[in-house]
Amino acid sequence: MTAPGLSLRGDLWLGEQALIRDLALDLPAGRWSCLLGPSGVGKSTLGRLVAGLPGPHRLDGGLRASDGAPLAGRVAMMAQDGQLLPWAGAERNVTIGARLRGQRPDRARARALLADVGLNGMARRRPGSLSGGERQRVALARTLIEECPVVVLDEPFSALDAATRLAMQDLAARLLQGRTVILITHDPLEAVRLADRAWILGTGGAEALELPGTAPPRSHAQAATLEMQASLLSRLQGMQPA
Ligand SMILES: Nc1ncnc2c1ncn2[C@@H]1O[C@H](COP(=O)(O)OP(=O)(O)OP(=O)(O)O)[C@@H](O)[C@H]1O
Repeated sequence: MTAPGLSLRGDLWLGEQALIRDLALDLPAGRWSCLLGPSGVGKSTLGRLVAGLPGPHRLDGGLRASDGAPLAGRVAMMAQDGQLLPWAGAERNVTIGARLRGQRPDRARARALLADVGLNGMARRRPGSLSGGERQRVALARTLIEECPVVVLDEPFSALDAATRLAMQDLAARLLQGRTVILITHDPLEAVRLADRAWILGTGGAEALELPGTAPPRSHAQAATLEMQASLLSRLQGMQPA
C-alpha cells in the first residue's frame, strides 16, 4: 500500500454557501496533516469531501492525489459521532466494512484492535451499553482495521479522558504509520503532538503553522510541545466570535 499525497485547491462550498475561500493545501504522502479552526468553519465538510461521502459540498479548484489515481475506495473516515450501528456489538461494528464488501471479517484482528484500544472482553457489548469514550474507541478500532492508505480522523479522541487520549494518540500514530492522515481536532496539544504539518482554517483560507523540529508523536511533556500548545491556544482564542 503506497499512500499518496493530496492537493486541495479553490473555494469550499456547501450548497450555495461558500465556507472557505482560496484553499491551497498540500498534504504530504504518508504523513499526518492536522486541521484546526473555529467551530463551523468547514473542517468536517472538508473531511467528508476527501472521504468521498455524498453531500452538497464541493471544492471548485479540485482535490487530487499525487499518484494521479482516483481516491475512491482508498479513504477510511472516522466521523465525529462515530456512527456505530446500535444493534451490533463492538466486534461486529469493527468488522462492518468487510461485511458490507462481502468479505470474510477478520475477527481475530478486530478483537486484537479492541484490546489495543482498551476494550478487551467488550466484543459483544452494543454501543448503547458503552460510555461515550468507549464508543469512540470502537469507532477508532473500526477505522484502524481498514487498510486504507488515506485516513480522515474527525475529532477522534474528543470524548476520552486525558490519559486515555494520550495513549490512543500514540496507538494511532503507530498503527497508521506510512498512511496519509488528516486529523481534524480542536485540541492544540493533540495537533502539536501528532502533526507533521498543521493549518488553521478560516473563511479566507488555510494558514500553515510552524511546528517543533522533532518528529511526531511528540512528548506532551517537552518544553517545545507545551510552548507551541500555549501559543496555538491563544491564536485559536483570538479567532472565536465575540
Ligand atoms: N447537513 C448540513 N446542512 C446544512 N448546513 C450544514 C450541514 N452540515 C454542516 N452545515 C454547516 O456547514 C458549516 C460547516 O460545518 P462543519 O461541520 O464542516 O464545520 P466544522 O469546522 O467541522 O465545525 P465543528 O468544529 O463545530 O465540528 C457550518 O456552518 C454548519 O452549520
